[in-house]
Amino acid sequence: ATEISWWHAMGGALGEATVEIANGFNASQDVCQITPVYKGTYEETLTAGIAAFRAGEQPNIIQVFDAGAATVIGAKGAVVPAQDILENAGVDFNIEDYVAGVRYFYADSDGKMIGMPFNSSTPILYYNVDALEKAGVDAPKTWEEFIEIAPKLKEAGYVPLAQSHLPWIFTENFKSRHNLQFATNNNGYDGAEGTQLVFGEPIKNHFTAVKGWLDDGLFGYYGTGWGDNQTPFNEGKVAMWLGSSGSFGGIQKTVEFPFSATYLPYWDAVEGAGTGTFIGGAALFSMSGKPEAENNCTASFFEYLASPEVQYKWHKDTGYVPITNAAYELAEKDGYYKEAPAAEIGIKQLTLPGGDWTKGYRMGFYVQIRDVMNREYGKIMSGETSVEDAFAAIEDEGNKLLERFAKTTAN
Ligand SMILES: O=P(O)(O)OC[C@H](O)CO
Repeated sequence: ATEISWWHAMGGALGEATVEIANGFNASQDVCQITPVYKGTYEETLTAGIAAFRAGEQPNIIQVFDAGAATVIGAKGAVVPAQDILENAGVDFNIEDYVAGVRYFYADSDGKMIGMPFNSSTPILYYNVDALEKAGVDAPKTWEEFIEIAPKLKEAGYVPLAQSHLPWIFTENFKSRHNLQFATNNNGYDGAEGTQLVFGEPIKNHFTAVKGWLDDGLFGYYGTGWGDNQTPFNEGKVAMWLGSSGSFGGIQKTVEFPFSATYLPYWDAVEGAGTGTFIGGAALFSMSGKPEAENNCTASFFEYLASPEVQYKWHKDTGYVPITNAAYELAEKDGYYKEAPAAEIGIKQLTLPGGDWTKGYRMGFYVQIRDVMNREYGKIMSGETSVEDAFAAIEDEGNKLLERFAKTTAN
């Protein structure tokens, strides 16, 4: 059989579900054999992929997260568009088969699909049902409601809230949930040249509020690593946790209390707020420089993983949203959301009414911009810097990174 390799960043319960997909594909035919290789976090996998590409040792397929997508799409000659891979192999492809939020996130400016959507998520609010009952409160829809209930959760013995990743949830998705511009040039989609970050009062006010909650014991901040802030929720210390819909499966396997989920809160005071969130998670990119037989196997694998049955199982195992309309319909028909209504929150949030600024963002070197944010947000939390100075530093360093990226892609 023709052998292909797949570098991914799915650890723990997600890793097991990933290996199951690869095994399922290998068992479904005898022309191709795929080998999944776990390369660490999203950041580590991307770094390993870039280094391998430079050394001419790239895998056939690499999983790249939302934050790294622009860098990979903009790196000349590094990837072959998923749409070309599929069409060259004679696989039927219709972008309309993919759910609306997923369709264009990994596409180029002409609407061609470059990355194959795989694990699509969005940040949602998980809550410990026992904790909320003990405090006699409901999960908040808005941050104004959170301010009302948080002291009661604290009194009941819990840290009311934690979140998984400040750049992802309180920056990127803060922007989409409030339909606020995140970058010039149409959030970066109109080209790297001249793209600059846009921050305004609402996000600064939000960070001022969050720091106040932290100081009052109403918010927990346990670090910048992807899992750092989930552990205290899983352990029952934190009552509510903002995290990936793709964490659903892992939470289900781990926690000993009943849990549920609802939408990411927004500030009612911000005009036009309550819009849908960005698609998160990652896509699969087919790396260039591979023989046709291998590219055809990559196409077969993409076709396999997008099939309704495989998507539905993956959605059930993990909590990542179904990427095709057919898979979503299959989950509905099967009665899955009657059995587990919280499992539908992610996809429902993605399909909430949108606005000018809810499509996504496209910024090169954005992984490094997240590092700057994490550093500065950490300093806000520890009291080392003010909200105003932190955002000034993020704008200054972030915009320099964007300018550098624009130079690398200019002809
Ligand atoms: O944890 P995931 O896979 O849902 O990804 C979250 C973010 O979108 C990654 O940047």
